Amino acid sequence: MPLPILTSAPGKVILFGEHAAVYGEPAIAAAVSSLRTYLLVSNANDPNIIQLDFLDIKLTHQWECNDFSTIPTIQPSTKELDSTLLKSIDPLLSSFKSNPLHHQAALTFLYLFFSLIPNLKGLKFSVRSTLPVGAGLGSSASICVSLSTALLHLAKLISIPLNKAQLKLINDWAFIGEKCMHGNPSGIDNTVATYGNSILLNSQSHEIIDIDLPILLTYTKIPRSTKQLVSNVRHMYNSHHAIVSKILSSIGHITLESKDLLLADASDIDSLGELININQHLLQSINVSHPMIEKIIKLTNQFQIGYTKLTGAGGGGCTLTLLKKDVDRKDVDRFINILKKDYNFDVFETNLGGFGTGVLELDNKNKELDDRVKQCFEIKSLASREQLDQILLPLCNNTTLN
Ligand SMILES: Nc1ncnc2c1ncn2[C@@H]1O[C@H](COP(=O)(O)OP(=O)(O)OP(=O)(O)O)[C@@H](O)[C@H]1O
Ligand SMILES: C[C@@](O)(CCO)CC(=O)[O-]
Ligand SMILES: [Mg+2]
Repeated sequence: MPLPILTSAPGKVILFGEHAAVYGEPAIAAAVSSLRTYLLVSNANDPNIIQLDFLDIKLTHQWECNDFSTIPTIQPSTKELDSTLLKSIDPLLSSFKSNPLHHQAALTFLYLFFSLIPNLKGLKFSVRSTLPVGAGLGSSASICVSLSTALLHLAKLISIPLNKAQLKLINDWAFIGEKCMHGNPSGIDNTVATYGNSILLNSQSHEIIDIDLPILLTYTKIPRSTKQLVSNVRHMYNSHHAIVSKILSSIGHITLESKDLLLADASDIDSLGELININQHLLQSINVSHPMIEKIIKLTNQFQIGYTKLTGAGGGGCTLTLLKKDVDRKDVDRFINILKKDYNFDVFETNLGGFGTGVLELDNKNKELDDRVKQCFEIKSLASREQLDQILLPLCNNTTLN
């Protein structure tokens, strides 16, 4: 297998249906193709180690392959997590117990590694992302899809160009990765990271829908954990089942109504905006909003520029703002300026949709490109987001990365 290989997958926004999706309700998500995770798999310096350079979370670690002798040979399955494998991985995670980000990432990596290429050695897995980590933009799913694509390619279970069956295999294994990440995912994040575009997920089947909406993304930089937020809703669901299941079902109805609107007349921004407001209020009622999310909503209404809701698991992280059709650009700029200057939030203006996952074999034919790509994963001189966008993003389209 020629190395290095580069894989990549986009982040996402959930337009409607977060949290309800975990209970089988429909949800709509769109890829944010310009915000991506990149994974470079190359030869490690030592043929008997497996090395991680997950530079965005400052996780650099290597395992001696001799330490893998206690890992059982399992029948890999994408149906559910294998508890025997999970238990046998635990001793390899002892150095990450005090850091949940590291523990989640290393557990997910090892689970997918031992499921797909348990006997390969001497590999280095380097990750860089232009997605804010843990922000609600699907960073965990994008790394799961990038890993699943690379490991399936190394296992020779997929080949480029990727066909429908192979994308499904990638998505199925990425869903297993998301289960390692936060226990009880719906699958919407990994599905949109795999296929790109915008998707409606409805009880485990998905359809691609075309969405082109003027959206602002605001990142509050307030850290939160999807695993914890999903677990909190589960607790509320168990304690107040009748009420919470009605709330989640109402969110599902909003998703379906928004789909009809998007297909009928996506220019009816105000009707979509009303659904965004109702969805946000229902999310507040299951306690996944945050005072800073409410602040952004207040400012949205004060400047009358559009409609804002949290996106992803909430609890901080990100909001999305659907801009009104005839909005005055000066009002939008004033809104953005206050968010950046007074609250130190990041604001992204980006298109929705775009490309999902793919593989690029750096075949050493183009040494200049190969060297520029490898520089993006150097520990010493950490490449900036702009450099990643300049060098790696152009490689992530259907003609190059596929
Ligand atoms: N660039 C990255 N490098 C290494 N690990 C990452 C990276 N991005 C995400 N992760 C892993 O994913 C975890 C964050 O996942 P989490 O689901 O909480 O946030 P998110 O996916 O950004 O939000 P949401 O699921 O609401 O969209 C981190 O703890 C880390 O383990
Ligand atoms: C909160 C949630 O609905 C979306 C997280 O981006 C969890 C999930 O669907 O897996
Ligand atoms: Mg996640």
